[in-house]
Amino acid sequence: MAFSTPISSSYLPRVYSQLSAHEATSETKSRICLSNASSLLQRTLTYKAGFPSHLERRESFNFKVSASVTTDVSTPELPVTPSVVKGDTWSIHKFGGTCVGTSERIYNVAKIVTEDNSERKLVVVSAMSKVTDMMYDLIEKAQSRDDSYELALDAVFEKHKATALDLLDGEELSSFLSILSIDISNLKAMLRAIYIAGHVTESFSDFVVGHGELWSAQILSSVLRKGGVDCNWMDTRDVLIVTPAGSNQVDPDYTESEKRLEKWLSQNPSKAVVATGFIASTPQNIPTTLKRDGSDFSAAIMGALFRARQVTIWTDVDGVYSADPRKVSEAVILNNLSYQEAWEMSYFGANVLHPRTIIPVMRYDIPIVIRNIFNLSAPGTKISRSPVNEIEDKKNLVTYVKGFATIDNLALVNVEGTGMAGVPGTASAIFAAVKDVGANVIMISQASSEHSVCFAVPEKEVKAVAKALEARFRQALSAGRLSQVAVIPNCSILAAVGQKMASTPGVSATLFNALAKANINVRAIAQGCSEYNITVVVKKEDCVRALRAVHSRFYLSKTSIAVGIIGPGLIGATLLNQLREQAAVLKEKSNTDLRVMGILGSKKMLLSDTGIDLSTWKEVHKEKGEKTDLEKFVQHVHGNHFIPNTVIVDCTASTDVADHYHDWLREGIHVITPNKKANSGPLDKYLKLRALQRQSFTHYFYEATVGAGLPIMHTLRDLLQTGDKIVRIEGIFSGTLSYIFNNFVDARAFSEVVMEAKAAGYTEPDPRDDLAGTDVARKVIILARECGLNLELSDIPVQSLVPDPLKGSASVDEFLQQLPSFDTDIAEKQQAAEEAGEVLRYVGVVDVTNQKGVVELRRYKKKHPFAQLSGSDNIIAFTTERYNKQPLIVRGPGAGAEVTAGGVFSDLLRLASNLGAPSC
Ligand SMILES: NC(=O)C1=CN([C@@H]2O[C@H](COP(=O)(O)OP(=O)(O)OC[C@H]3O[C@@H](n4cnc5c(N)ncnc54)[C@H](OP(=O)(O)O)[C@@H]3O)[C@@H](O)[C@H]2O)C=CC1
Ligand SMILES: N[C@@H](CC=O)C(=O)O
Ligand code: NA
Repeated sequence: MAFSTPISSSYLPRVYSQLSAHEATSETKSRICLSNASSLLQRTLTYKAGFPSHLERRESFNFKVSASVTTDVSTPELPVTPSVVKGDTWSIHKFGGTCVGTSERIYNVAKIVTEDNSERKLVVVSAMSKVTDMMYDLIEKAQSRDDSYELALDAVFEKHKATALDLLDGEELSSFLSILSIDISNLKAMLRAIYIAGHVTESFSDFVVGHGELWSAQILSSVLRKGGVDCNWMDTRDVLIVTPAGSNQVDPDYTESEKRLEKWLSQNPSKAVVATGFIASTPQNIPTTLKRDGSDFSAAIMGALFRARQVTIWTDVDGVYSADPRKVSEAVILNNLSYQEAWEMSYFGANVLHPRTIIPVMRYDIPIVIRNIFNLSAPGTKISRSPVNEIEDKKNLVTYVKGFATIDNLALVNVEGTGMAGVPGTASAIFAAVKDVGANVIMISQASSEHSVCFAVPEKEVKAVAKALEARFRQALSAGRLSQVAVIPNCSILAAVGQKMASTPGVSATLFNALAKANINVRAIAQGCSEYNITVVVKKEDCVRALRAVHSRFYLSKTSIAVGIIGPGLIGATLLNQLREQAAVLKEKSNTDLRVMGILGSKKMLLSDTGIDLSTWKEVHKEKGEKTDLEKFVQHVHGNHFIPNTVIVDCTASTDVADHYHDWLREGIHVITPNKKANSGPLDKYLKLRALQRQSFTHYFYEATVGAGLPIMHTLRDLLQTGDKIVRIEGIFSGTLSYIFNNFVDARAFSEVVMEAKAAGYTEPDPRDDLAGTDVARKVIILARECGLNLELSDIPVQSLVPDPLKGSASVDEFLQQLPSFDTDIAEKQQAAEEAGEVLRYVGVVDVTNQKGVVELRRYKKKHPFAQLSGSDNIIAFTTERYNKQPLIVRGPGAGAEVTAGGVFSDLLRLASNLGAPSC
């Protein structure tokens, strides 16, 4: 296994120039595609034919020979087992600043160390929290000749004195206080010198800053001794030797460090050692530091030097999460990670370890465990060579992707032109120009057509990069060999990390599928041959949603949908009840999480960041609801939370609300509705809406618009999609009118039966829509358009049952009050039919063959199927090419709260299954 550290941009031109040197001499055309996953831990170049043998090992690169070339940067060899520690079993603990931030916490650390039963223990400590910053501040103040550095130094003294007074007594206390006083007076002298010079050297600064660790190590070791542990403290500057390795990095000199360690241990034998983290010395014995995350690195180096049993990094989180928990609330702690996985995750800002921390322990297969000092019951995350996969036996894709991470504030640069294809040296020239401006290349992608190379750099560096490329390729651009150097700003990277992705077909497909379903556009893709990481570039504003979508798809296998309900009237409220009753079952049985994030009525709305409690929503909406604001509502449901998919369920009968569907679908918001207005409104709007729906991955479902919960749309779509040809659809489409004519018998008053239908919840919010035939006409139009007929509502002749004098009634109440005066008109029609042995039925017809529709009151013989209905039954007969002798008939209750809400609910489940929920 080759050791790798992140490859900085300056390596790229060297890799590419070696390749182009080969290309210039090679007979085979060698460059097809290049790609590096954004972690910079690996770069892969794929060749069409031939392999440049001179690349097998050059300078610091270690190329693997296969169908591809992998470059890793080698680290120095580690020494063989040191004699002094041979046979001893050391365990290493590292405690960061927060772990030793107060007297109480230091005491707690001592307890943890004491309770570790290992034969020998080495404890690496950071400075008490905030002390390192205080020390840097002292230097800053002295350097800028700010006299307050003296007071600031007093504060440092007081902090450590107070801690020692809390924890120590007797000889241990006086000895520490005397050392502390000497250190402080030395520091005073040094800071005075810095003050006078108005300047500080790096070694002076490192010397001053390192005191925080010296004091915390001494205090902890005294506390351990006080508790009966045989313990010494180690100033790691006496042991750990490092050499600068450029760009704020150092390389440990293991051979020299080991020699010094042997000497130190022979002079200071003890069962436990408390060592200072972060600080070290140069080969010339000048104090230095291990730079960023130095204490973790110290612990890892010590782990390697001691061939430790285990290195435990104590921190304030339960372990490594499957994604940033601030962005994905369902992120879970990973019990196990391989070194490579931890490495990749850490690159993407996961709260793991700096990659260089892993290198020393990886060599000797020493596991690192990350644990939470504030939650000892959490087992933490174990990082080792071949982790036992906790979910392996589930045999699903979860096994192969461990976690997800993101990097923001990037820009993509796309260098494009037909003149690039087959021209050796182009990549080398591009990255040489990037290197010249010191920009860091985070990800690279080139399609094998070779017409463009695209790469990501930090946003702040992109201007300089574009300028450098334009200058470098000025001639090619003006000659047209390159068509453009384009910058795509505001991008983010999303990476999926997992060691087993390599050997598993379908991982990328699942990833991209989840992104497509969340309506996320992918701008660029990179995946190295090792496949530890698949990287995609997306727009910054889509990044968190993308992260949630892929996380829930892979890791949780849960389809989470944020639901916004508009119109909590009869149907809306019934749907909310059904959701409440079914939510737990759906979560458990089909891994589907339908979370209602907002409820909006015409006057008030209720919003929640985590999901509305559906057992109390009505009271809370009424009492605590805020003023309705549709835009804010939609933004809230779609934006500010942790669920990747959004659906708006429109349970109003409003045209204004329906007019928003197009915009919502365009924004990636799914729409479900029993409201007929959009599909029966102006034809051009309808066609635009359906065209958008067909083009996008966003869903628009409206089963309950015809026949309420009856599977009418579903049946029709199945017939059409399987290639059947619809000849005619006819039936009783109105639950209200069906109920009325089924019950308008035995000399009952027509108006009385209308009131019953309204009370039963069958009518439209305005029952005149039912009686006037408008509701049926809308259903006829919806079905006709579904069959491909381009009809407007006004194309349908409709026989209204609203008496002419009432057509201008001001309100529903006024209309209902006046209706009884017209009971005799309709009673006469009913009587005439009765006398002929017939019944009245209000029917709708879609005549596909002749491209027209009609809505009217007809008479049917009592034996006719339409005469056999009861309650609010709808009956719809599809005559098709396949069903031409006997029509396909769907019959059942076609109105009412429960069945309609049930139809809407089934659309929600259809959406969930389209978004990846398992079928039941
Ligand atoms: N009843 C049935 O059997 C069937 C009904 N449908 C359809 O279901 C839909 C709902 O019907 P139903 O529940 O009976 O009607 P309701 O009148 O009981 O409920 C309508 C709801 O919509 C709200 N609302 C109206 N306009 C707006 C607006 N502009 N913005 C926000 N909210 C608004 C109302 O709020 P507020 O109360 O504050 O005014 C009310 O909560 C209709 O489209 C109907 O055609 C479909 C099939 C069957
Ligand atoms: N008012 C409608 C309700 C369903 O669309 C009806 O009566 O059918
Ligand atoms: Na239906």
